[in-house]
Amino acid sequence: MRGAGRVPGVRVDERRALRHLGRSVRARAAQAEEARGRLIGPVPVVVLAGSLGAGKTTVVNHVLRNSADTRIGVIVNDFGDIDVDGLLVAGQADMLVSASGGCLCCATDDGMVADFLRRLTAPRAGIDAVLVEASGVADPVQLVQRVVDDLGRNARFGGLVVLLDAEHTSTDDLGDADGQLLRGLRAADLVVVTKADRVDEGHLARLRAHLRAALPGRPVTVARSGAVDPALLFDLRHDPDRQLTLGDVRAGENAHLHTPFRSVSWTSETALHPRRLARLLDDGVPEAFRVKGFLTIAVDGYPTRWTVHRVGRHVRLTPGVPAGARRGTELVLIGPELGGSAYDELSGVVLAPGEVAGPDDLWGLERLVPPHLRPPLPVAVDEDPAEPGDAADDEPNDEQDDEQDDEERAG
Ligand SMILES: Nc1nc2c(ncn2[C@@H]2O[C@H](COP(=O)(O)OP(=O)(O)OP(=O)(O)O)[C@@H](O)[C@H]2O)c(=O)[nH]1
Repeated sequence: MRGAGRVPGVRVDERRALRHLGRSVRARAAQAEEARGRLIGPVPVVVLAGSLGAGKTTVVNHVLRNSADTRIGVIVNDFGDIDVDGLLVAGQADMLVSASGGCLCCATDDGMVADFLRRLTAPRAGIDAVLVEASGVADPVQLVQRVVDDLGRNARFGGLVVLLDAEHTSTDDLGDADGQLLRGLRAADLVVVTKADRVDEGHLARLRAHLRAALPGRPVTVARSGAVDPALLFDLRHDPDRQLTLGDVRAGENAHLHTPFRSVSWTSETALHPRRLARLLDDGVPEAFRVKGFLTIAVDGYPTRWTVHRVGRHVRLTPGVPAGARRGTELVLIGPELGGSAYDELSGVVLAPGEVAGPDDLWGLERLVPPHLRPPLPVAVDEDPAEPGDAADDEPNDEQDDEQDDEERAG
């Protein structure tokens, strides 16, 4: 059946030439792949961990934007049911896989991590490095164990980077030699002290001195607005004395950082009332250390879609949402003692049937937007002029002023 694959109209000598061409293209591709393997070796997989809101997504986005010639694959693990972090890095990564609704470090051996790594590090994907962004409640030691166990033949462990939130970490926190915080930091190949712009030089110097004493010789870098040099992540030096061994990793199997954390995911198709929303973001649900997601408000002449981040007391509201965010509002709240009452608080923010919010209702919300991103307020149509003195209710108190100052400093 020699003639079965004949292409009509193509002469025998031409067919031979085509076959030869096909063989040589395949051979050259195999050679290139082999050379690439020799030159680059297995793809480094860097794990990025840190407490809730420490700035992991901010660092990942910075690295993605500043690694022009490096193709980076990202595994994002968001603890809530809504994949907020995945959306925030989507479009920047060369390849993104995300797992939400649980923590990768406690994933039973269902092959999910192995599958993610296999896809990202397959030679045909052409990925140079993989970043694994842990959820904010992950135990870094356990996550590293999971990654190391599941690397596969195309990948190698590229180091553990642990972020330390300068703003929400005191020297006392670092003083507890047996505490979870130091245990995570001890496992780190690189410690990044984040949010340096939010603390004074004295606090930063004290934190660094404590880190030096607790982790002698450990590389520590300071980042403002997530500005970590990508070369630090992909070219980490591994001192054999400090490299995490499987023994270190297994020592922590029973302790888990995030057991006491809970997350609440909430969605609403109905727009939110801006004044009640501002109150909720300011001090509602105080047990939610971390709040993030995408919001919809409805005031004529004002942007409707917003992205929100709250870490501790700091709220940052920015206009717009990433492509792919669903309509309406989706929020994730994370905190140690979150209970069902959070849903009641959240439901109270939704516009009631027939209720309309106007420009005056934006007052409290506007404060939460960094000044350079504030859209102009729509002009109020004053149908029913208020009595003199009514405006006093809207005056910000001193604490609100302080928070506004903080936001302005954060830029
Ligand atoms: N001022 C300042 N803000 C920062 C810095 N890094 C992060 N942020 C802000 O802190 C908030 C949380 O940052 P993320 O990068 O989402 O933190 P995360 O660690 O990924 O958060 P989780 O995934 O919830 O644990 C956002 O509002 C960031 O803009 C920083 O260096 N300086």
